[in-house]
Amino acid sequence: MGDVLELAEVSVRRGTRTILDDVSWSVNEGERWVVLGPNGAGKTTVIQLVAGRLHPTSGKVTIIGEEVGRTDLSELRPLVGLASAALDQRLPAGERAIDVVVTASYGITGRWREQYEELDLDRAQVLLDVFGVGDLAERTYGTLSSGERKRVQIARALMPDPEVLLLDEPAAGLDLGGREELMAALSELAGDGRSPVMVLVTHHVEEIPAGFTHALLLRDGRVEAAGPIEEVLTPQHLSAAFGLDLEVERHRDRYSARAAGSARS
Ligand SMILES: Nc1ncnc2c1ncn2[C@@H]1O[C@H](COP(=O)(O)OP(=O)(O)OP(=O)(O)O)[C@@H](O)[C@H]1O
Repeated sequence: MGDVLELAEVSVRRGTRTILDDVSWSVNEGERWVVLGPNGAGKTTVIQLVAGRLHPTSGKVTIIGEEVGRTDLSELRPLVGLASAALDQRLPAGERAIDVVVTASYGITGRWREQYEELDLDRAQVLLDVFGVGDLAERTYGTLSSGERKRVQIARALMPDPEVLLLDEPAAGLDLGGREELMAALSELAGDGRSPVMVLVTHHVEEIPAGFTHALLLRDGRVEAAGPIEEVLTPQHLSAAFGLDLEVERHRDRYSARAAGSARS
């Protein structure tokens, strides 16, 4: 199975700051990755690179076999679905949820005068249904709760049938019920062999859906650990990445972490 995404010795610098420092990482077909690390570790920067939204200062980024800088990114971008806070801000508040999803087929964020095929509208509705927001299809995006918006965004990211699905902090700001419903939907997606390669960014091990197979742990723009999830999400690696002594528990396919000794009285 070939690499779907690859960073080879990638660095990103802004002024005198090195945001990513010599990062090498590869993602293969069928894998579901979580990118984990503290604030400012470089997670969003990694996602922007593999979404084709950012060029590295040095090193090589390859997306579905095409090297960034040597290929037309506008052709590559529809193959990579992205849901992020930055996208949320670009989506028009007055647009219906169904239009937020269907416009992704055209790579745009606002519906204008295009005519959509019935097939596209049906697919958008099915995707909204899959994420439990089908009954909100006619509601305007601006009137949705943050949890509902997240789900509409994921439906949108899946609309063009991408080869890669990138989710930057999909559970941020959700209440416990909203988070768990989203985890269930993402677990189902992760377990479906027809789903695209998935990469999900989070700060919290509790926000990793069951079925995720690999983890990339970042600290200060460098790779702390990368590989099969059970080898990466150890107390040693997580303590080193987050800079405090952590205990980690795994229950079935879900994780939790807390400061070592904090549960004792
Ligand atoms: N254009 C820029 N100029 C200077 N510094 C930047 C720029 N963009 C990002 N950074 C810095 O790079 C670091 C990594 O940012 P990034 O957003 O990738 O981290 P992150 O791990 O996603 O953080 P968070 O968890 O807080 O969202 C941060 O310290 C950020 O302030």
